[in-house]
Amino acid sequence: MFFFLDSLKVDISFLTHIFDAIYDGIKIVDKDGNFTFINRAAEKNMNIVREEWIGRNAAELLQNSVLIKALQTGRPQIHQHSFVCNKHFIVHASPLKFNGEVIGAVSTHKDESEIQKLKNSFNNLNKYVNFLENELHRVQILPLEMKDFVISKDSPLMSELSKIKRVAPTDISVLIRGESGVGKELVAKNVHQLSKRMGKPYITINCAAIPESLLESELFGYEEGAFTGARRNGKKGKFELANGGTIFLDEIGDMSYHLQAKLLRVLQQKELVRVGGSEAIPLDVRVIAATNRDLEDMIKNNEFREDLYYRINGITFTIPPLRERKMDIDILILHFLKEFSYKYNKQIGISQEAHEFLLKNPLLGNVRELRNALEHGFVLAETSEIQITDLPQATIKGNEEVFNDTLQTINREISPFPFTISDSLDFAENIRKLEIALIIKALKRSNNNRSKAINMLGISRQSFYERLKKYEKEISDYEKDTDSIKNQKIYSV
Ligand SMILES: Nc1ncnc2c1ncn2[C@@H]1O[C@H](COP(=O)(O)OP(=O)(O)OP(=O)(O)O)[C@@H](O)[C@H]1O
Repeated sequence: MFFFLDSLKVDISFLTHIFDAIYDGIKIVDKDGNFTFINRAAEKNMNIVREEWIGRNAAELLQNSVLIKALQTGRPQIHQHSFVCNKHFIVHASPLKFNGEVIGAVSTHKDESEIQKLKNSFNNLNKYVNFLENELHRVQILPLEMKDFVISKDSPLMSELSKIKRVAPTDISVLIRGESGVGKELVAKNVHQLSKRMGKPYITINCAAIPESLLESELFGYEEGAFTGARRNGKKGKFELANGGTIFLDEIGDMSYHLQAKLLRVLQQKELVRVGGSEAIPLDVRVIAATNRDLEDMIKNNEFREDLYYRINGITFTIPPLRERKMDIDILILHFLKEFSYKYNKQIGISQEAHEFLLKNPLLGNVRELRNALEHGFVLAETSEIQITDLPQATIKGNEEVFNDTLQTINREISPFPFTISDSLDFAENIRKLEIALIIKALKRSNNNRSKAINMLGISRQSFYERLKKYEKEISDYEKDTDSIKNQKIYSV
């Protein structure tokens, strides 16, 4: 077989044995290009009978044979692509030289799908590394009080949330109820993080975002060939990925009745069978579900299974919408401004107008909308404060009346000393009025912080204090008149 090795007195059957044990395909041709050896892996992955190929010429059997190229050029052929028996391979071939003479060539090849698999797992690993790097960065830069904490000073919500500490360490199922964006997922994450499953997987799936036909395989996984387009070797579902940890089933009220039955079976039996499979996979997963639907009503209308309802509803957390806990808006604004100051590495506050508008706005998207609006404003702000006009159109749209009202009220409040060009063309008098109006406005915007006011005005400390002294009476009259304004909070971090 290894005709050219005979002279080297190598134990050929031993070598054959070794080459057959190698996972990559190996082929050897003699100097004329006739096959002298094909290992078992090559026979298997090319789907040929090797005895039928031995002695035949590679150029006849293979189109653009990489082995022949190595023979003809006398040079190694690396990372070549070849298509044999309907399969793609990556081939490396090298000429075999003895005493300076090419006496044959050897090639190794890999099924390209193997490489694709490696690439996929490498990509997945990379994604995981990126995720860990981001998390690490986040954890390093954020002060302790900002990490996934549910911020609230609303008493009913606080007493609801105080249950988390008691509920988390148990394995009881949790149902979180509330409108979109109120913080249901945040609560779920807190339950997981305070449980003994912390450090184990925490997997989320939004049952409303995935088409019904895909949800089952997303949840429970599938085996190879389960349906057209199924991946080779199948795929793990979210439940398998969550094994040992927690699964968060968001929008569970949107799951079809048919799938609810399957979910119930999995939860009760604590095992699952992948779609298209037969093997039962044992499960140890804590379930946290969330919905903004009226499940009791759905049960009455036969849209939600009562048995599943009781299975997922071990403990319920109900989170009220933001419009019913207005006092949380202030503390959330502070919290998010602080978060963004870390994220964007700048310090920005919020103007009274923008603050008032957010307080009056119904914020139907709840905390998510408030956060998005503030981030939008934070990024766009050109001054040291988010102005009402920096808020996103989506938040203003539908609330134009509140928007205009706020502007008018604030303008009235902010300008009890309005600067209007008087009929008189007295230059000095008009400049005096303008200076007073600007100083008042800066003091107000900076919440009476003089250093900030000086920065806003862009004048020297000395000229600020000179003017403060000069207009002392007008400014103190203004301050007396606007007690209510002085008491209003303007946040900055
Ligand atoms: N009390 C809170 N304190 C701090 N951040 C909060 C609070 N509530 C919500 N958030 C933030 O608001 C955003 C929306 O919250 P979350 O995704 O938890 O809402 P949800 O109720 O699960 O929404 P949906 O039903 O649409 O999935 C997130 O960025 C979250 O961190």
